[in-house]
Amino acid sequence: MDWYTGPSQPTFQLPAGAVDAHCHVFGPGAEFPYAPERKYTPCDASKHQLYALRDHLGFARNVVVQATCHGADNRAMVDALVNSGGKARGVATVKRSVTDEEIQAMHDAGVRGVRFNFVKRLVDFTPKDELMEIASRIAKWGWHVVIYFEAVDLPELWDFFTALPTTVVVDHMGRPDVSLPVDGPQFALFQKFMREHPNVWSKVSCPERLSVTGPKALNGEQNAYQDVIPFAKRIVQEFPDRVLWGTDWPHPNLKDHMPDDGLLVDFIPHIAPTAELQRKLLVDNPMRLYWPEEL
Ligand SMILES: O=C(O)c1cc(C(=O)O)oc(=O)c1
Repeated sequence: MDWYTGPSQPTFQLPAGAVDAHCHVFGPGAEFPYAPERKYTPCDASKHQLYALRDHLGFARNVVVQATCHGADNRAMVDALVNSGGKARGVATVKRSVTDEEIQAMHDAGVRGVRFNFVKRLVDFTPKDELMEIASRIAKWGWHVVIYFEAVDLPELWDFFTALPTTVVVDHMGRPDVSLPVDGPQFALFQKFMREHPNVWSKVSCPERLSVTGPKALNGEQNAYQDVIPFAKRIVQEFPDRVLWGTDWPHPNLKDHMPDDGLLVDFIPHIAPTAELQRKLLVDNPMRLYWPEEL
């Protein structure tokens, strides 16, 4: 599906300096070809379109996360960073063969992390010793590791995740099944993961992906994705200094509906109800992780 054109103006006013800490660029394919090993072919979504959305929604900065459709070819993401006027940082995907010179060049462009993806429909398996070697190497640049996985796979991945030597940022709350109770064992394990490991952060993003019963962020709906709220709110309230939020634009792989990104922004106060929580989620935390030299 193509992303939603003409997003509404959010009702919720973002705090000054807010960071969209999870978004992507796709190609354009003619300039930055998609990876041969990709599992999906997206519509093009350029840096210009991303930065226009940033301005429309009222964000000040972006964190551009390498999308799996570009594999370990980070050129489109790096191109977005270097053309952002310092307003974007990035997360790359690398292979074991990456050289120190390549890491340094990405660092100079604004990359501050690598992404390890365990969602089977998105990527082929990479051996854990290879990922651990990459994590140890990038730690020298002060980078962190972003992990994307499904909640059912957390038990099996636990030992690997808890051995990572860097800050670890979980994409989309580790994809809980929100039709299960928020107090049930599946989400309890995720909370235990964060509670016992102070280096673990979470993005409380992607209600449009996690929601089962909606309602959808479309047609002016101000109370979208009710079923996701208890999960995200719990993480924001228990770990206010280790949460991030992002639009996930242009929303790879959505099959049901494309959300109105303005209404997605209006979801934020439902999970971060106070001005202090909002400032931490949207400004303080992402600045500490991605622009610490400005603090
Ligand atoms: O759930 C997904 O399909 C998805 C895919 C990607 C990607 O392809 O990189 O990134 C995301 O954040 C989410």
